[in-house]
Amino acid sequence: MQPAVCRILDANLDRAREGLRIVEEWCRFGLNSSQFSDECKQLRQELASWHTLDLRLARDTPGDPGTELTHPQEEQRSGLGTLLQANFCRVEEALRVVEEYSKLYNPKMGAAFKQMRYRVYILESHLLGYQRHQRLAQSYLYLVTSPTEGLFHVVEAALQGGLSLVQYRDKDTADLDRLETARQLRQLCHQYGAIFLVNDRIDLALAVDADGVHLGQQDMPIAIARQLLGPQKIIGRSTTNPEEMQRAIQEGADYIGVGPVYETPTKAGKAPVGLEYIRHVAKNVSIPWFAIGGIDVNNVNEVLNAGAQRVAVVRAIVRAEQPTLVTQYFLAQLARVQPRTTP
Ligand SMILES: Cc1ncc(COP(=O)(O)OP(=O)(O)O)c(N)n1
Ligand SMILES: Cc1ncsc1CCOP(=O)(O)O
Ligand SMILES: [Mg+2]
Repeated sequence: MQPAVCRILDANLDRAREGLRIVEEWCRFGLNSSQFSDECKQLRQELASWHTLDLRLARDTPGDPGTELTHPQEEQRSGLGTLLQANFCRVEEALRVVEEYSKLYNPKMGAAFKQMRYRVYILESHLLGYQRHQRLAQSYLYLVTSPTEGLFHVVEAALQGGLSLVQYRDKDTADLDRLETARQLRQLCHQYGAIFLVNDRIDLALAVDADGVHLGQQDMPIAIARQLLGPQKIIGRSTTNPEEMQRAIQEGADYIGVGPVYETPTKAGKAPVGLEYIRHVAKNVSIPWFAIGGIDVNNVNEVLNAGAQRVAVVRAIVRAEQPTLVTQYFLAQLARVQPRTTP
């Protein structure tokens, strides 16, 4: 085999192993997941079994012009999601390189690396989906946006206050503008490690690779949304009564919206469901659910006293003079009613 091919295989086997190790550390220490970390470890071990002495001996680090080259994006990562994605990308690229070059002298190695590459794709998809659902389970305050001047400023201020869940809701703007706004909001939310969902529009959610969608009773059925989005994305459903609540859960919603609790100009003409329905949901629902509609800093405790542990708001944050402070206030009130986890 040509020495250059050995060097290519050696370098890319190392690259794939390093990337997997970075992912594995997060699975182990960040997610405490033995299932994900075992899969990383098995992949690393399989890589090692192909990294034979003849390949290692071909290494010529001083003669490698690539050791000095780094991209500015490698120097800084905007968040954990970006870091993980960059490393998955690195592993997948490296496996593809090994797959191609190894075909020159060992077809079995090419086939084995193709298998490994698919295993890494599956791991990536499951891991990112798992992280997303974990983040949802840890989110107690939900900002639903409305078109406003300085939208990005408001959303960023709320993210700085600790917000971890955002829905982009805009009924009237032209699609081209919505697409651009959704792209930028997704980027902003992910920079802060927050989940980004799109109201109503599965196509828009797919176009910007959002974390999922929120669908009302008149929107697309959950089964179709699930087919289009896959199992790893989040699908939320609005409910106004126990029947809708039960159906949404049966259909596989990841969370439900519960409201409007109070009358609200944001959804003018929609009858409020009141606190009775909140009490019913509190007794009967175990998936995440968010009370929504007319909730602000003055009445949030009434909603929490009725049994809500999570709330979604539009005006209370979008119209706030100090969105960071309002977000912090909501989160502090919500923290009071979270079940204590024993250390
Ligand atoms: C969290 C949450 N709950 C309920 C809704 C309302 O959705 P929908 O009934 O489809 O009404 P529109 O928002 O589309 O006007 C929501 N958006 N978010
Ligand atoms: C989208 C939506 N769905 C039920 S109530 C509501 C609007 C809530 O807006 P606000 O928090 O401004 O009352
Ligand atoms: Mg809707």
